[in-house]
Amino acid sequence: MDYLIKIRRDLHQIPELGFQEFKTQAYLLDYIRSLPQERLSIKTWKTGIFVKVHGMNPSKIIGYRTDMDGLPITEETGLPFASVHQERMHACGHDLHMSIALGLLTHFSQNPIDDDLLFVFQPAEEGPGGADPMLKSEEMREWMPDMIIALHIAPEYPVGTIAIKEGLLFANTSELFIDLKGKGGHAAYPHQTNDMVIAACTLVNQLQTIIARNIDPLDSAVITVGKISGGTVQNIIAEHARLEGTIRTLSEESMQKVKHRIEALVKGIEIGFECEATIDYGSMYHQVYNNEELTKEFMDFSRRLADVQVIECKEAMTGEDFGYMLKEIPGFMFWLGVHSPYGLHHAKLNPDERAIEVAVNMLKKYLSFKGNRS
Ligand SMILES: CC(=O)N[C@@H](CCC[C@H](N)C(=O)O)C(=O)O
Repeated sequence: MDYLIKIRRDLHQIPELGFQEFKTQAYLLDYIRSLPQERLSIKTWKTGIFVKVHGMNPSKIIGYRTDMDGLPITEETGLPFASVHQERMHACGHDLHMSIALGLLTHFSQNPIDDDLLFVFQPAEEGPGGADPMLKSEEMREWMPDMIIALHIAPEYPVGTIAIKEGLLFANTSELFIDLKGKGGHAAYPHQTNDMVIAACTLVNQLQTIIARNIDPLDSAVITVGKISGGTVQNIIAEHARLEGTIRTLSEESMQKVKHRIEALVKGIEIGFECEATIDYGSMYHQVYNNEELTKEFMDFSRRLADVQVIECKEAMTGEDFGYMLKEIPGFMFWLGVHSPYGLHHAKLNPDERAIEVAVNMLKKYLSFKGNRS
C-alpha cells in the first residue's frame, strides 16, 4: 500500500478550502484516469467528483463518500511532506479519507463486484457544506445510491480499531457570527464611547450561561467562540467587534432553544451597551444518524475480521455534512483509529498512516460482502 501513502502525502501538501479544491480535484482526476477505464464512468460537480464502478450484475448502487477540503491552519508538524500552502492544512484527515477512497476505487476498478459502486469525492465539508448541494445535484440524482457509507479518522483510538454506534453519531451544528457596532473613540475618554471590545467580552461569557443554565444537564450542547476580532490599535476604543463560533446540539429542538437564548442575550447587549448587533448563523449541518440495521450488520461483520477491533462509542459533538446524505440514504459513518497525540483541527495532528491499509482491507471485504450475491 506504499502507493496510497504517497498519494496521501501528495494530497497533504496541497490542502485547499471548501469549493477551492482545484488542485486536489485535478490530482484525483489524474489518478482516477490512470486506472483501467472499462468499468468506470466519471462526472465532476463543482470541485467534487463522482466515479461509478459498473458492477457485473447490478441490482443496487452502493455509495462511498470522502471529503476533500482542508482547514485555514498553519501546519506545525515539521513533516517533510507538510503543507506547501500558506495557512492551509489537512488537519481533519481528509487527505487520508481521499487516499482510502482511491485505494478502494483502485481495487474495485480491477475486481468489480455484482453491484455498482459510487465513489463520491465531496468538497467543502469544513464549510460551507458540499454534501447537501451535491446530494441535490442532477449528477448525483442520476446515480442515487441505495446505501452509502463514510469514515472519519479518530486520533484518540489506536490503529486497528474502528468506533461506531447505531443511531446518533455526530451533533447538529450551526455556525455563529455576531457583529457588534458601537461608538469608538480616544482610549482616555471611555465615557464618550460604547466600547465593543468590552461588549464582545461580556457576550462571550454570557453565551456560556446558555449551556450552564438553559440546557438540561442531561442533554448536551456546546457553544464555542473560536475567533474574536475588533478594534484598530491599542489606544483607540473599538467601534466594531466580531465573534465567530459554532453551536453543537444533540437535537434540533435544543438547537432552536440555544439560538433563541443567543438572540435574547444579544438584544441585552444592544440595550446595555447602546450598540447595534447582527447575528448570522452561516451554514448548518444535519446530525449524523446511523441507520440501525446497516450499522449493526457492519459491526457484526467487522467483529469477525481478525485485524480489526470494534469499539462501541458514544456520540460526539463533532459535525459532518455527511449527515445530509444519511438523512436521505440509509447508511452509516464510523471512526477510524489513527492514533495521534494531537487531535482533529490541531496544527500538529499527525495521523498514523498504517490506518490507511487497515481501512482499505476491511472495506474491500465489507463492500464485496454487501455487493456480491454469491
Ligand atoms: C469532523 C469535523 O471536525 N467537522 C467539522 C464541521 C464544521 C461545521 C461548521 N463549519 C461549523 O463549524 O459549525 C467540525 O467542526 O465538527
